[in-house]
Amino acid sequence: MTALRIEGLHHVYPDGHRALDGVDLHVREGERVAVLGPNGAGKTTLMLHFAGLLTATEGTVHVGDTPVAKKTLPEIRRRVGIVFQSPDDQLFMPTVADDVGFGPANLGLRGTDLADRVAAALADVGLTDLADRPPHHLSVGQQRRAALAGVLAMRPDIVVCDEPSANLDPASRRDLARILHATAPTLMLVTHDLPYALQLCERAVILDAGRVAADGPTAEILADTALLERHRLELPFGFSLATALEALRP
Ligand SMILES: Nc1ncnc2c1ncn2[C@@H]1O[C@H](COP(=O)(O)OP(=O)(O)OP(=O)(O)O)[C@@H](O)[C@H]1O
Repeated sequence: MTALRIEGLHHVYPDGHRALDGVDLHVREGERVAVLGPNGAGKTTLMLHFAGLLTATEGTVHVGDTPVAKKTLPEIRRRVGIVFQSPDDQLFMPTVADDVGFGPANLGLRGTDLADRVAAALADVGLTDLADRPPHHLSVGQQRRAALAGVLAMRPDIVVCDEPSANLDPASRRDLARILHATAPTLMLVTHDLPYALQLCERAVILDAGRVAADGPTAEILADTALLERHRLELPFGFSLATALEALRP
């Protein structure tokens, strides 16, 4: 079953800048796909289209069988949850529990239904004990998990993460990867962190100048040094793909 189907997507910003120049992308339910590319490639613009936060200049986006359009936006925004890089874009209620419950409450959940939904999402991300804390008192890693809980509480079909590993220490990176593995039904990961893409996603897409420049198994894409160089992507100094793949083996 298709989770996400993007066909001939173009996006031109009001100032005339063409950020997407004919993107085709099909993602099956349950896939985990990393969206890689240099600065300005169009990754964020594409990600915003997944949830109907931008309107296509040309082309179509479908979530499952539902086209992203004005009248389907409430359904699309329930089905596609974005975890933004900056928690300030997402966490604004007095407590973590209020924040996680904000979306489901907007869907009409009340009472124990709402409380159960919030409790389950907090348990999924390991933040049950911090439910009553103000979000701005949490560490960056905890804030990112709180933002993910808010997305999971909507029971989305697709979780989209924008640079989820940014500013996380190694233990928090691992925790978040484990949680995303366990909870995201279909995952779209926008990142510059190539090892994280390898760890989390079996498939990777390189976007450059608003076009899909490569699409394939993450391990194969990261092994193609000429391809990476062409698109200004680099593995960290000293990173061994062979060792990383060995460590990822079940
Ligand atoms: N609101 C806007 N108005 C005009 N141009 C924009 C706007 N937002 C982004 N752009 C331009 O569109 C292009 C794609 O930007 P986008 O943020 O999607 O790239 P990106 O791949 O996410 O980059 P980064 O890795 O730096 O976050 C860039 O050239 C950018 O300058």
